[in-house]
Amino acid sequence: MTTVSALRALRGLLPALRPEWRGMLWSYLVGTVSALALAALTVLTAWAVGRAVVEGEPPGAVWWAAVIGLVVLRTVLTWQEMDVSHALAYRVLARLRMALFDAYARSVPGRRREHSGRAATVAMGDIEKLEFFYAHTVAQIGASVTVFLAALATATVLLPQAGAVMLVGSAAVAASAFAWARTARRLGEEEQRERSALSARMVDALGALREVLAYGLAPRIVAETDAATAAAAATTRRRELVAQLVTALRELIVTAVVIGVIAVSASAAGVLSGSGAGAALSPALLPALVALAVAGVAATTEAATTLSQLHPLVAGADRVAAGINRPPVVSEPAAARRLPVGPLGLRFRDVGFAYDGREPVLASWFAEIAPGEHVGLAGPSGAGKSTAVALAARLWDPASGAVELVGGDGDAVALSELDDTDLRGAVALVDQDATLFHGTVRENLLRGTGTRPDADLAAVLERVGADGWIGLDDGLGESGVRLSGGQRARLCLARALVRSPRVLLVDEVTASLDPATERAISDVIAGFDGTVLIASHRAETLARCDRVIRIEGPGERGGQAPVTTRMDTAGTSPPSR
Ligand SMILES: Nc1ncnc2c1ncn2[C@@H]1O[C@H](COP(=O)(O)OP(=O)(O)OP(=O)(O)O)[C@@H](O)[C@H]1O
Repeated sequence: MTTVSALRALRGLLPALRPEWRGMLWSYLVGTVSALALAALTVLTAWAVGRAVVEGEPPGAVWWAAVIGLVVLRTVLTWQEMDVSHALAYRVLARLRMALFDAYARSVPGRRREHSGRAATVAMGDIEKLEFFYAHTVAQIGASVTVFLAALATATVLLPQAGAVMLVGSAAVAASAFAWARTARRLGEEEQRERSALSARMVDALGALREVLAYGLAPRIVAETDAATAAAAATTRRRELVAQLVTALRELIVTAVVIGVIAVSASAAGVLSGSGAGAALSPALLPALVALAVAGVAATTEAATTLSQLHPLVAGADRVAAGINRPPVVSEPAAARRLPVGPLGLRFRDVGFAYDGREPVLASWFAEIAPGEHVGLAGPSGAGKSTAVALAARLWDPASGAVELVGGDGDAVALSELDDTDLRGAVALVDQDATLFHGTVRENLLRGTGTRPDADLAAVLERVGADGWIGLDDGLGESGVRLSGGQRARLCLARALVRSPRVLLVDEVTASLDPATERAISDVIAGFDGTVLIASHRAETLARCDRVIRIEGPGERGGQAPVTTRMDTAGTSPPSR
């Protein structure tokens, strides 16, 4: 992979970081001025030495003032540089994390619960490496390039031939850095493979120690391990040797540049030709010119080495860019409509839906839940109950038809026409998995609701029967792992109720609960003063509803595209809540 393609991959993330352009520019400016100050100090010192030796003149007050000024500037900027780049790193990290989270939240994998903890860990690791790149490395490369150009321009003004020597030297240094990078990568990978194989062999042998001893394999394993160690050490030596050769080559090039600058200066002054004509450069300036050339070549070395080491970042940048650019499955309306006031009903109007590339789950499906009605959703496994609930929570949009919220006066608004905040304020979902967040009970209850007095939160805990075993300040551990399924379900229900929704969607939350907990949870749902749609297999849960809508299972559809007509919604149970 070339450096160009590496840069292209890294450039792909810039749109997500556009709001940070001022910080990046500032970080570049601070780094560049600091690097230029250092180069200027070196050149000024060399100039003063040249002048003192050749012309016998010590540096004057202006020189001292300039040097002291540069030292102070450099000190301040070094301290600033740390501050600026750390603050930028923090913001870059946050931006990339948020962009990735946002993309996942709006795209298919998040809604399918497809992203595993492992994928999330890889993505977060990638983002941390990229954070360093954007916050530190970009500015460093920019500063090196600027120092090189400034040194080249100054050297060319002083003596064009010296500028040419510096240009050739820099090109040679950059070429050697790129050539070495490929070899280094290959040897590094080889070394890594050999060391991993060695570790795996040791772990295997230790894991099977009884067999190793019983079969008398110990001497063989020691011999094999010795051979593998020697092979890994030989690769390490080869890599170190190449590194030393490259360093030696770089020093040789720098020496050649120094000699070249002296030679062209002497030639310009006519020393080499013996003509003594055209003293183009005062000998007092020679040390300054040499210092300039060395500073320029050093800056090239730094930039080329960093650029040639970008490859490990590229795969990460590609992964993060692919994550950030996932297409959303729901989009915000251009002009959002307002929600009807008062109690809300729910209508699935001729809804068609299929998970991508699969058989339709719902086709022209109609169901209506009146404001304040409690309706159960029944049907065999795979019929589409969870899908219907997910559509009502707008985790997906239907492919055809619409899911609507209907006001008491019949005024209907499709979920896709609503502002997301309005929708989330009106409709709450208690999901099958009953997932809680890391943090305290209070933090979980307040997710997405702003602030509420503790007394209100405590009242909701009491309502779901959780007040006896948990308090608002208690921590839940990661995803509420310290709780039983029933306890998690109660807290998830409490979290939904705290939002005071007008429509409560419940997906199979009682599925794996004991009868007593199921009853307790069903009691709370039955007492909810609003519209309820609850998907469940449990007869007792469904019996508490005003009405039950049944969705046919795939086996009941006779291989046809599943169509549920208005008639299907008529199957009811007597209200018993
Ligand atoms: N994220 C998804 N991606 C692809 N197919 C899915 C997805 N979720 C569900 N399905 C498929 O859609 C169909 C309906 O699934 P759904 O979960 O809605 O049924 P259900 O009635 O709730 O089933 P259960 O009672 O077992 O929870 C099934 O065939 C299922 O395999």
